[in-house]
Amino acid sequence: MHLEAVLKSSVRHAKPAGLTLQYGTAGFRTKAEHLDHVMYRMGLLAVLRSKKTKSVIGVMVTASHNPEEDNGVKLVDPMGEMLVQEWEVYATNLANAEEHELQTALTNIIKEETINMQDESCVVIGRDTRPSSENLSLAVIDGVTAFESRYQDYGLVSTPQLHYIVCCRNTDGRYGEPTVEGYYQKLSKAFNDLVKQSPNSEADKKSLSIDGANGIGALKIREMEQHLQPLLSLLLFNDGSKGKLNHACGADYVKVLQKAPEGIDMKPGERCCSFDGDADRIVYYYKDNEHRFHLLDGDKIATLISTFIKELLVKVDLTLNMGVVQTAYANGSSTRYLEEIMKVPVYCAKTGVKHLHHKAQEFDIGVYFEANGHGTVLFSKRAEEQIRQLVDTGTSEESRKAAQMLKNVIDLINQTVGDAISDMLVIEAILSLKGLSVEKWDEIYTDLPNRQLKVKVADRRVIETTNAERRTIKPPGLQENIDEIVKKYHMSRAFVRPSGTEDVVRVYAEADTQVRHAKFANQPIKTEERLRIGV
Ligand SMILES: CC(=O)N[C@H]1[C@@H](OP(=O)(O)O)O[C@H](CO)[C@@H](O)[C@@H]1O
Ligand SMILES: [Mg+2]
Repeated sequence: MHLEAVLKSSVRHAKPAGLTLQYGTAGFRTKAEHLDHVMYRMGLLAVLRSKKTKSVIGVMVTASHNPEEDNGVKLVDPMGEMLVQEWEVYATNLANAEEHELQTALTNIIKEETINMQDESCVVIGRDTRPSSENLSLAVIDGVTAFESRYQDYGLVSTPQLHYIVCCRNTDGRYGEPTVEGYYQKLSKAFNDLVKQSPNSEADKKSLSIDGANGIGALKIREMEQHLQPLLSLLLFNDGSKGKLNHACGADYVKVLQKAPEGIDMKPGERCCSFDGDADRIVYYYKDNEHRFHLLDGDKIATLISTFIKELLVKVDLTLNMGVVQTAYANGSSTRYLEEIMKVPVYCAKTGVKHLHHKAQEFDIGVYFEANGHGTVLFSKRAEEQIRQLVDTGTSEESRKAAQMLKNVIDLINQTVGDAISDMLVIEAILSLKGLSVEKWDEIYTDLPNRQLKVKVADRRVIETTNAERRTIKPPGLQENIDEIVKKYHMSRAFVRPSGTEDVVRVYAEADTQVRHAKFANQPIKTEERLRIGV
């Protein structure tokens, strides 16, 4: 075992005594200056995970949509999924072990998981554009090399690109070439093949405006742009040349505040979209002729994609089961539309991509999106095989064509994780194939007015939830209060839950009209304030 070397270099990444952090929904996330020791130790953990799974493991340094001063780290499992939940506890223990406890913390994992330290290992590392990310990724590499493991530093990549690379590396290239260039090649080929089948490819020449959140997504769009011409023309704003990462821009800002980001030039009726800071989320929007802002969030995206896939499935005559997975934050109108009009089964999972991903794996075709724009489509092996076969053996020209489109969608979508670039291309292709303007897409259903707020409380852990976080079971009386308020408004819904990534409680409310809703949205907060006084 190489523990002496590990402990020796740990001195260079010493843990501030007493600091505790938790591996949450999106890995570790806090102010960048507190993360050096966490990075080093996640390098160590990634090596152990790699030995255990006999696969390449990914480490991504990013804090996504959070402020530039923050940073974070998450591990990527062999098929490009999030780190398996059982290992999150190891990550937390390892990050919180004081220097003198590090050896025991490591030995415990090695023993518990019966890891053979002689086994090979390999870790791939990526980082976003935050000023702190480069040094923090070097700390990860220090951890990896302390265990004498192989590694490859992919440098500046979007989170989904790193997930893609991990999956490619562990499937002998069957998922694609394990490089950023391979990613561009795979996606642009699928996109171009798909859009070429569009009867409308010449019709809508309007370009798409992208808010790159001054982050990695902007950089990657610049690199990819040439692969997409002439079929898609892009106008990039907030490209990082002057603005600050995620400041008054990006998908989270647009979704939460329901307004356009700063720094983008919007013309009435033109499609615009925003990425988040690590390019794994996307939301669309436009302004109408009266200059009113309209948001098309993850729910509208899930509806567009699942409707498109369902129509193709009818044409190929395949009986594959399809389900849509949402969270409690999904707008009630989207759920109703999918269930009642589209007749697609809808499931509600707990907040956090891993929960949605997991549920979506139960279907032949599982579409999952968080309302904030993180999502993708998963195709089971069976579904993929049947679709690929029908490209040649379909009984009619129409069914072969539909199978070809489905096959292109499979190649275009990043099945490992939500991906702003890949989702954007899927959406652009569907709009083009259907000859749908952004206004027409928006008209599919009308969102119930809604509001999301966060409240700081002394200890958010006093709130416990059930039923995919839609109801609280603790503290006593809270749910009854919420029910009492909700009952007074038509088509209303509200819930509170402790955030998994920030030290706040989130409050969500929706109701049928803006007026009623405005009155209504503040009431759960009052309830929450009472709770704060009580704790
Ligand atoms: C309401 C909301 O948008 N919550 C976000 C946020 O989780 P919280 O547990 O709500 O803090 O960050 C997660 C990680 O990025 C993301 O998956 C999730 O959707
Ligand atoms: Mg993100």
